[in-house]
Amino acid sequence: MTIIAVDGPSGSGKSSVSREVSRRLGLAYLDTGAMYRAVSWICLERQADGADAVAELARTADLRISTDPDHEQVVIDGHDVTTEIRETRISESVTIVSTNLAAREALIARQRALIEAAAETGIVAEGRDITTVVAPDADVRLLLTAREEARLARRAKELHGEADEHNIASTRAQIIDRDAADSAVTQFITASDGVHTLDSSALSFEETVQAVLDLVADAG
Ligand SMILES: Nc1ncnc2c1ncn2[C@@H]1O[C@H](COP(=O)(O)OP(=O)(O)OP(=O)(O)O)[C@@H](O)[C@H]1O
Ligand SMILES: Nc1ccn([C@H]2C[C@H](O)[C@@H](COP(=O)(O)O)O2)c(=O)n1
Repeated sequence: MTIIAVDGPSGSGKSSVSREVSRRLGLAYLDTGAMYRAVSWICLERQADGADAVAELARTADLRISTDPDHEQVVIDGHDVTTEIRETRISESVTIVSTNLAAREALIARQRALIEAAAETGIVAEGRDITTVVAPDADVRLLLTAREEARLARRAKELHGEADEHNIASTRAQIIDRDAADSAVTQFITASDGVHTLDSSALSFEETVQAVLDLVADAG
């Protein structure tokens, strides 16, 4: 089976590039960040109080995520949260899950099971710890990076339509502060041994997708 593991900081292009690569190669696609976001959603919904309550929900919630790159869907305990998990309130609260080690353990086990379930088609899985913890034996392991100003400008443009000074400033918490919190529990700023680094700062989206496809072809 083909497993392509992609990590990187927020706004580096992991999700959009990985989704497109999986489409072009006919592979499944797993957005592990969406799983952290869904658990964050249910924690807010249930007003989970404290680290144990958060970990318990990560272990027990009925979490379903589509691995079809053309059908984005995340359902938790019967609620379709596909759109809601992208809201700012979730981006700003998701570190209650991502920095909780017991919650991480539960989600990592679920992610490994999803990757295993896609054995026949192969899969592109992306997040913060896929190359190092979730699938360290993946066929291709990639750290997708981009300079801070490029990542801020991309996310500001995506959220507000324009990357002016004001929009970039209001996006900062979602990108820089969240990465700082997540860096305490996962290593996604520098590549581990055997992991390729691709800096997309000066590349267009299409050029980045092509660079990943070239890397996969070289590995095959
Ligand atoms: N090489 C690129 N050049 C320009 N824009 C890009 C490039 N790669 C991705 N983008 C755009 O940047 C934005 C952020 O990309 P994406 O959501 O894929 O990042 P991410 O790393 O998954 O972020 P997060 O971890 O916060 O979810 C999107 O609007 C995407 O279309
Ligand atoms: N494998 C992963 C995936 C995601 N996270 C964290 C990082 C973010 O704070 C949050 C949401 O991720 P995003 O949708 O922005 O990629 O989940 C992680 O710790 N490990």
